[in-house]
Amino acid sequence: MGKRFGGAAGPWALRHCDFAVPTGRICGVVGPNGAGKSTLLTLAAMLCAPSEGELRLFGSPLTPNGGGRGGGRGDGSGNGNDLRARIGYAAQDKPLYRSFTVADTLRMGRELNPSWNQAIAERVLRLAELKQGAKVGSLSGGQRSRLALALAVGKQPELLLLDEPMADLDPLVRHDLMGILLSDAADRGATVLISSHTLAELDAAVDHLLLVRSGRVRLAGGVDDLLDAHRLVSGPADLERPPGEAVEWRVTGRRATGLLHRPGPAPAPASWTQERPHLDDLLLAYLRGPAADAADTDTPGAAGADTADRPSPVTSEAAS
Ligand SMILES: Nc1ncnc2c1ncn2[C@@H]1O[C@H](COP(=O)(O)OP(=O)(O)OP(=O)(O)O)[C@@H](O)[C@H]1O
Repeated sequence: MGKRFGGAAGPWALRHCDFAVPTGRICGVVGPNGAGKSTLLTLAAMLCAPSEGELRLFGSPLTPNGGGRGGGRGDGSGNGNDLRARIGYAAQDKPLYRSFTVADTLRMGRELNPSWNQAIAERVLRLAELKQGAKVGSLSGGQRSRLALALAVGKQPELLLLDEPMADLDPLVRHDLMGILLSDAADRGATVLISSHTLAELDAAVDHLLLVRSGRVRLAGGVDDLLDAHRLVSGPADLERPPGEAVEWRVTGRRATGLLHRPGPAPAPASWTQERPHLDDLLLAYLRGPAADAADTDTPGAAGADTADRPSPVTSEAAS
């Protein structure tokens, strides 16, 4: 799948994206500013259509006008509105009606969504101690975020798309809110895609990962599979590098350290150490390592001259 803005001559925001997120996963969407995370979530929310390739939601390919093919539900079918009814989306800029009160906004959620759960929406809001009569335009940024989240979660969607939902919340509220979101998703078997720049926040929450960089999906898969497929390696800089694909390799003085994808058996001599990385080790190495080919090039591998050390995209198939 790919997405370009500005017509056929416009730049690609996302390209050669090939991934699947299994039902019921909590999927972290990570990447630097401008990488394409919001574009990916907007596509999944059916607010725009791919410029090339195909996006499937609940197994249903979306038609160019943004709807699904066929009829029915849960079996690769459904029209666009049926599919939208199953998706909750909290956009990064939290669009809400400024002249509505908090109560008006919740009423809108209730009246537009047959599956509305008032109790969970109020649980999200109670964290903010929001007055029901307060106008949206008078709320702080963090309070608006919680109201937008209450709308998205109150809908009780099968697929919840959250674009940096916690960015302007204080740490205590982030923690409590994440607990509510995750336990609700687990209870209902819902799938969640959540983008964040706060790696520590994701570490405790996600069991699936999409790492986007320069408009390409660089890592996709289950967290455990991805961690199992990598090793943090450290040893004397003058020894030959152990086998494996170097995601990142750094020499500081006499020591070399790095992250290897698909490492060989424990490296000899014993002066090398290797260990399973933590999630933040993995993410930081992919964010710092050699850049992926930019989305705005025609073929994977076409950008830049030095491709020898560039890691290929790592997917769950590659990692398992
Ligand atoms: N509506 C649009 N029109 C033109 N270009 C766009 C549009 N939306 C996004 N882009 C471009 O697509 C690329 C990806 O943007 P996107 O917002 O998806 O990144 P992001 O990873 O969400 O960034 P951030 O972490 O800063 O929110 C950027 O180069 C951006 O300028």
